[in-house]
Amino acid sequence: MGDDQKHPKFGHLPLSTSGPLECALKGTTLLNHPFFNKGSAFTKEERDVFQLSGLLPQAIQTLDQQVQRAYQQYSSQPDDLSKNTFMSSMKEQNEVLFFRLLYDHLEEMFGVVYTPTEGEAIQNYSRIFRRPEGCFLNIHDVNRIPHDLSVWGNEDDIDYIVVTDGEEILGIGDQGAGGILISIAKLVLTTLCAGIHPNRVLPVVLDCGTDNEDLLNDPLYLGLREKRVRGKKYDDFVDTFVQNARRLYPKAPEIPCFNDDVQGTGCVTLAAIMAGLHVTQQKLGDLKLVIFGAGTAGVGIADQVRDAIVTERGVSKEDASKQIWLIDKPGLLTTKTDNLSAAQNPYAKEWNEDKVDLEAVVKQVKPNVLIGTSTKPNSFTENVVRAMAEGTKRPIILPLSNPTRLHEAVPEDLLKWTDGRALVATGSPFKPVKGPWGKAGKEIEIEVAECNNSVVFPGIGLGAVLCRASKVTDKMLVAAVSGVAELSPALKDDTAPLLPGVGVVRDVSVRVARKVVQAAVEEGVATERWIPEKGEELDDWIKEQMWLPEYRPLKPVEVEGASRLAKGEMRVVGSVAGRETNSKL
Ligand SMILES: NC(=O)C1=CN([C@@H]2O[C@H](COP(=O)(O)OP(=O)(O)OC[C@H]3O[C@@H](n4cnc5c(N)ncnc54)[C@H](O)[C@@H]3O)[C@@H](O)[C@H]2O)C=CC1
Ligand SMILES: CC(=O)C(=O)O
Ligand SMILES: [Mg+2]
Repeated sequence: MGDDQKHPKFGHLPLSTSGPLECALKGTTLLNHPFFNKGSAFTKEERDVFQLSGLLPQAIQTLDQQVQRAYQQYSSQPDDLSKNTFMSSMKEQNEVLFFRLLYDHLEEMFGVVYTPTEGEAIQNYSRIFRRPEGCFLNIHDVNRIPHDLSVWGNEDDIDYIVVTDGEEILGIGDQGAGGILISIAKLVLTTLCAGIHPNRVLPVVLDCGTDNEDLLNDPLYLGLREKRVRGKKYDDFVDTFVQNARRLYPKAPEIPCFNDDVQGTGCVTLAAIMAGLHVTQQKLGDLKLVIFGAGTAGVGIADQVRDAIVTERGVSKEDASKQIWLIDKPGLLTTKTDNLSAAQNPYAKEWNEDKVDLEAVVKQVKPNVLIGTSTKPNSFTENVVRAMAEGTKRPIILPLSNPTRLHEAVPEDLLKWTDGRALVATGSPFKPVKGPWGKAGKEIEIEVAECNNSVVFPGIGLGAVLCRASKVTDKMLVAAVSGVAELSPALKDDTAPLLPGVGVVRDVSVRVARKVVQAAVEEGVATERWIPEKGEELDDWIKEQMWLPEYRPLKPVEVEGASRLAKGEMRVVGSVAGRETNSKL
């Protein structure tokens, strides 16, 4: 591990993911370190050298055998939250086993370690808490930020940070310090889907208090027990965090970051829309898009789609905005709506009536795409959906609000109300839906794509990290969209999902990363000098640097002179590249 390692094919590889790991730990300390621990898989030699005899049962097992046992234990948990807790403690014990278990049962476990179950874990954070994980920063202790960040590594040590202030988590609102779990979950997916090294990432929560009364009144609540601090003190806190993150990584001239709820969601949703329009044989010029819930995600999607229309049609942003209608609590956003935000303003329509609701908008506009980012469950009613299906042959309907219980509609209803004509993708995972929607009423199973920023953010992160991007540009994000869209199963089969599924997440991440790296090179923001030019070679270069959950041989080193990683003092090693900052996750 480390800089400038020689590689037989590429000569230079900034990140190495194989070969022996130096380790200065021994005995119980080693068994208790999740990064080095192999449990029953320590070899005979390692047991001798690292003073493990007497601390382990005699059998020496393979990672596969360990996965088998761990899966049995996982399966015996009574419910999803217990499974989620089981996985968290597995991660604290043995990281390789945790990721390998997850990797081998990806489809089954995705919803347990991410939305919807992670939402439940976040809401119960202070009750299910066992051990702290991640970096907790205190708004009243700004002067300590340099210290509190530096315990995670020196310059060159961190590739990727996910940070939240805990105020807007999924659709469950203010979760205070419990927000750390969404930073952790997004990083788990980044490692799982894109192979970013689990010891080169840093989950952070900026604790600014909470306005969640349930938490304030909970005697077990673990965060700052006070109302959220806002205004200048908040801005200074965020600023100090960013400045110190930057100071820790002096190689990065600017902070390469993206907002996952705005840009990540915009990218994946645009990719789903492009795939849907391919099925309906339409172009972006034909798009009439209604977005229900004009907050962070809704406007993020609108902007991404508008920019794509501008590029495809060669029209102005103003003209492109005419194809997008935003609805929020006051109804359709019009030029008469009070208190429009600067982000909503470009989409406000001239409209005669006041308070136009979703159904009325659908009837008048006849959209071909309807998106839900409202957190209002069941708001895509039978009337709304039937009205939409009257105006278009294959309505593209994306209820994206998470977790599952907040979805604007469920796939089964959407298919039922449209006689199987709807093209559906959802924010959280759903089981396939069976019905008489094949040719001549034949019963078929429709698989529903998960339209979640998790499809795209791992690959964006990987691309930005590997090419050492100095920033994440709009063109890099557009490139990421095309990377996802070209892998859509719906391009080949109009009954297949709009987006690639979790079974192929690593392929998707490689494709997205390739596109992101190429765009970064074109834009002159890639600072890594050793990037192969050709697509295939570039893919190999990317894959070679993706971490896989496999045990590496341990090489003993003396404590004296050992690196901090070898001494088990930190969880992060390597060299700097991309970082994600995000206040809403
Ligand atoms: N699938 C995905 O990848 C993503 C899904 N989301 C989901 O989208 C939802 C919204 O997230 P954010 O945009 O971050 O939250 P937000 O709070 O910024 O936006 C929600 C918007 O919906 C509006 N709204 C609430 N009730 C409404 C109603 N009855 N009628 C019309 N509008 C209403 C709110 O006024 C607000 O503007 C969440 O459930 C979140 O989980 C967010 C990001 C990514
Ligand atoms: C997926 C995500 O970021 C959200 O639901 O907020
Ligand atoms: Mg989010």
